[in-house]
Amino acid sequence: MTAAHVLIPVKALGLAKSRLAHVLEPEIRADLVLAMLRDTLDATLASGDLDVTIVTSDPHAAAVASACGARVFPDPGPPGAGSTGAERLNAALNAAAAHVRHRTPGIGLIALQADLPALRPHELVSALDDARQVGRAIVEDHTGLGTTALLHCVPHEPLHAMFGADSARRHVESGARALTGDLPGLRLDVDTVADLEAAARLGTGPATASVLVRIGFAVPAK
Ligand SMILES: Nc1nc2c(ncn2[C@@H]2O[C@H](COP(=O)(O)OP(=O)(O)OP(=O)(O)O)[C@@H](O)[C@H]2O)c(=O)[nH]1
Ligand SMILES: C=C(OP(=O)(O)O)C(=O)O
Repeated sequence: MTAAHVLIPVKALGLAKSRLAHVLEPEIRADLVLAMLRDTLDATLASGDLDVTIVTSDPHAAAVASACGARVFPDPGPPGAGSTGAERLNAALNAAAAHVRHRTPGIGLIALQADLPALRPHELVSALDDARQVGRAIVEDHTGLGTTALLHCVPHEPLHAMFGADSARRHVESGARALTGDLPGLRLDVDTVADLEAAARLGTGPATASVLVRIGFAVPAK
C-alpha cells in the first residue's frame, strides 16, 4: 500500500512569488516557480512509495506535474465571496484531501509546499516516519513561523489545513507536533531573495540551479 499521499498546492503563476516581484521580471519568476516545483516534485517522488497530487488551476504547473508523474486536482476556487488568500489555499488543500481520502480511505496525507528546491528525499521519509508515531505533525519553516509540511496520519479525521501567516502556531494548536529533526532542505521554503541565496548555498535540484544561474547566481546542482 502507498505510504502516504502528498498534496502540493500551486496558485496561478501570474500571482506567485509576489515577494520576489521587485527583483525578478514576471517571466523569470514564473520559470523559477515551475523549476522549484519540479525539484520539489522530483525529490518527493524519489522519497519512496508516495502518491503525489498537485492542487492547481494553472496549466503550466499542471503540465510539470504530469511530466513528473504526479496527478492534478483542479483548484476548486474561492470558498466564498471576499475570502482571503489563506482561506483559498486551505480550502483547495482540504478539498483535495477529501477527494484523496474518498478514493483511499484512511491514507496518510502530507500537505507540502511547492517551493522547496533543496529538499532531499530522506528528509521527507524521516518526517513521515516521525509523524506516524504521533499522528499529526508539522515541519516548521526555517523562520519558525510558517509550515513547510503538514503530515496528517490520523485515519478518520479530515486534514484541516491552516496554512497562511504564522501557520506553525495554528497547526500546533490544532494538535500537530512540531518535528525537531535536522531537515534543512525541507524547512527552506523560498519566498525572498535571502531564501534564494540560502537555497543556493544548501544546493538545489537541477531545475532551480539552472534558473539561478540565469539570474546571476553561480551554483552547483545538488
Ligand atoms: N492551489 C492553490 N495554491 C495556492 C493558493 N494560494 C497559495 N497557494 C500556494 O501555496 C503556497 C504558499 O502560498 P503563498 O505564500 O500565498 O504564495 P507564494 O507564491 O509562495 O508567495 P507570495 O506571493 O510571495 O506570498 C505556494 O506554493 C502557492 O502557490 C490557492 O488559492 N490555491
Ligand atoms: C503559506 C505559508 O507559507 P509562505 O507564505 O511562507 O509560503 C505557511 O507557512 O503557512
